[in-house]
Amino acid sequence: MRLPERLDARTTALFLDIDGTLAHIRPRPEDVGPEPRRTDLLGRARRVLTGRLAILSGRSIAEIDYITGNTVRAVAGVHGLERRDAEGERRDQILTEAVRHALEQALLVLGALAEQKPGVLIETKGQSIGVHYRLNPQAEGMVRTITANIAQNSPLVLQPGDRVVELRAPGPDKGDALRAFMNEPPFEGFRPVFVGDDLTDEHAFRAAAQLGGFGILVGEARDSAASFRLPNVQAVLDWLEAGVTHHA
Ligand SMILES: O=P(O)(O)OC[C@H]1O[C@H](O[C@H]2O[C@H](CO)[C@@H](O)[C@H](O)[C@H]2O)[C@H](O)[C@@H](O)[C@@H]1O
Repeated sequence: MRLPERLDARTTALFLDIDGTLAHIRPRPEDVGPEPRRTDLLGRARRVLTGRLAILSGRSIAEIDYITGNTVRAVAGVHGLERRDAEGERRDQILTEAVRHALEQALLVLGALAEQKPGVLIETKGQSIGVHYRLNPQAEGMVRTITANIAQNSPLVLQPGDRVVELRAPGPDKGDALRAFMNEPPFEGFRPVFVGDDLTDEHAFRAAAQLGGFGILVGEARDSAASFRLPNVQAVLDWLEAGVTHHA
């Protein structure tokens, strides 16, 4: 099946991932910032879809707002652990004392690892800690062993990603976040379409399909719950331009 060239804006609720979907992958997380074309496209898509646009990202909501130039009100951050609904109300997962303590302890161990392994970067996101090894691929084995060990001995959950392993609080994933939005105005009753690239995006591909919509995988073909595929970020931006915002 070919990806529809144009989405029917009258029936669609659109959900978008950021890194690897709306933003090119960069060496470090902080290398990604606002870009005029993306900001403009998101603003136009939000208007065409009369507010039925949400971001589902592994980044924190603060980072999402920065990268998207504050164009989207409905956002889920940290893979679903943070959420702001279309009214602007925060609906974050509440951290238990045990999880908070485990995150603090994990940060000590992972900080020491980063000092020992140049190029290993620690990203703290409140409910999750990312251990990035893109700049030091040889450290992957050690990063995986240490994070798996922490997860085995704590309430934290492993979340592997693109050259990163995260230790996150247990709780909602991107699929749960998509379902939560779909139970609220202005998304309720519309057809969810989710565009994403990473392993964590599979939860949302499945949720979109279960709710009568579909997913679009960005990148190389792989075993995925998405029904369609776009090759890269450029193709996503072009598709948004031609297929979503053409009325704006
Ligand atoms: O769900 P997403 O919006 O796709 O976010 C997933 C993770 O993206 C970021 O890390 C990835 O992108 C970085 C910048 O291109 C890259 O340096 C890193 O190697 C990638 O893993 C972000 O830093 C994470 O917090 C997100 O979970």
